[in-house]
Amino acid sequence: MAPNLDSFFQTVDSNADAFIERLRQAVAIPSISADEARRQDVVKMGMFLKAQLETLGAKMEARPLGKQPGKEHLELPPAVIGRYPAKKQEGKRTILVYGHYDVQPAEKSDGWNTEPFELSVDDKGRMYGRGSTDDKGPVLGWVNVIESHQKAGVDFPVNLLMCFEGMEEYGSEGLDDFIVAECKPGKFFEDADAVCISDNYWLGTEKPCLTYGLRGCSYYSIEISGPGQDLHSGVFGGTAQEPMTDLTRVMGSLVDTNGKIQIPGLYELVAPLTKEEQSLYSNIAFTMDNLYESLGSKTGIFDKKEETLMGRWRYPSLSLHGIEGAFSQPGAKTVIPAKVTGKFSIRTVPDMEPHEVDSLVFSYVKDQFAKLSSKNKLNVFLQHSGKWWVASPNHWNFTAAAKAVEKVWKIKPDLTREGGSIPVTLTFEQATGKNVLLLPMGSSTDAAHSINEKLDRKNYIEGIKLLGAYLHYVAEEPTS
Ligand SMILES: C[C@H](N)C(=O)N[C@@H](Cc1c[nH]cn1)C(=O)O
Ligand SMILES: [Zn+2]
Ligand SMILES: [Zn+2]
Repeated sequence: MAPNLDSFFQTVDSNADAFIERLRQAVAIPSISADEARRQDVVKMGMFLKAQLETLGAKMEARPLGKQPGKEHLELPPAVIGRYPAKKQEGKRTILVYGHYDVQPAEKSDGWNTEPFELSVDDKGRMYGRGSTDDKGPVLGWVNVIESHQKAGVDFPVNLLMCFEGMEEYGSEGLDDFIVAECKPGKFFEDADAVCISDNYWLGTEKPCLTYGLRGCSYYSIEISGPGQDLHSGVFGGTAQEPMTDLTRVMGSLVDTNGKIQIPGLYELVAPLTKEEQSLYSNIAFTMDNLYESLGSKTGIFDKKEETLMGRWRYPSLSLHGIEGAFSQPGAKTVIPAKVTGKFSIRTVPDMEPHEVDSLVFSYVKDQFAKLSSKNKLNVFLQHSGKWWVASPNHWNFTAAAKAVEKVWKIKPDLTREGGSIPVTLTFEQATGKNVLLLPMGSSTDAAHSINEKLDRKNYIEGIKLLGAYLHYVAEEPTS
């Protein structure tokens, strides 16, 4: 029998302003995991989340994850874990939900139209702020689901286990071992029947998605150093070999304008495209205009949607992210940087094994540098890596989510893969042995990781209904 969701939905609508206020408070905490100086803010955000859930009666714990690898002076932010209702309801399914309370860096001077850590809502209901869609909106979605059930006087349909981390945007350091340990018999997550993660985006702006795959991410640094300190380019230009010159040449040799990775052997690690898989892409509701809208330009690599989707989901990509130590302020400083660190990452796909990717990357970078016959010094290393994940959507977890999408959005969802990475997804699947579903809240135009990140009010409020409805359908779905 279809669950009666009317009073839950009405309560979500009547509390919408309070839920936006909760998001405003969360966005105001600059919980940037990549920035050591913001570590206290990351912890503050974790404590904010814990307190909100405790107020609603959830049993919460902040579990320490130890020191940050390679930065032993820094404590990792805690895993904020919990259970709702506090006492297990026997005979009901248990769903483990995951999200992250850290965010990407953001500065107004990057080009934001508004202050990144002040939620700013425009007349079209677009709620701008760092973390609004990635991932504070979806994480607070679960909090709002609990509160709406209480206010509506509706029984909570499942046992909810929660795992929220503060290092996802920095490769989920420390979390894998924790998850594995907590999924063992007698531990916190032992009785999970399925897992749900809301931390990705629709492909367009109209049609919701259920997601069954992610690319992995291997993130590298190339450090090139020479002079003992930064130099005057008028005095020393033409007399010293310059690290920046070497670095840009090495970085420029990694990938071409059409995204083709230049590292020999890399594409040989990629699983071949089957006829069956190839036939899936044309049915996905996605147009080149969707891409251009999200890009804010028409500078796509491919002209066809199928190739574009494959380029995002099933082939690897290599992106150059930045150069530490280089002059990047406005103006015209005549400096020769003494040491520069170039950063790039490779999004990996089935069947690429991260350690094989690492060795191809290291030997290619060393070869390219050797070709320069430079007297400067090179160091190339991996910062962090997370593996790709592809699962089966033929499971009651996905069927329940599809029903919830139809109930809330009045349309059947597309089954999609995601170009981004959530490193612990595979860990959850392996450690629980259960099905993992990605249930996105935000849309393709949300600009996660970019300037002017936003979440539409409609996606937030209907997304809260979606997460709640999913739990009700999960409670009723027969085992598949
Ligand atoms: C998809 C998810 N919301 C996300 O943004 N994940 C990050 C995680 C990451 C950071 N470094 C490596 N992985 C991403 O895909 O960049
Ligand atoms: Zn995220
Ligand atoms: Zn992110």
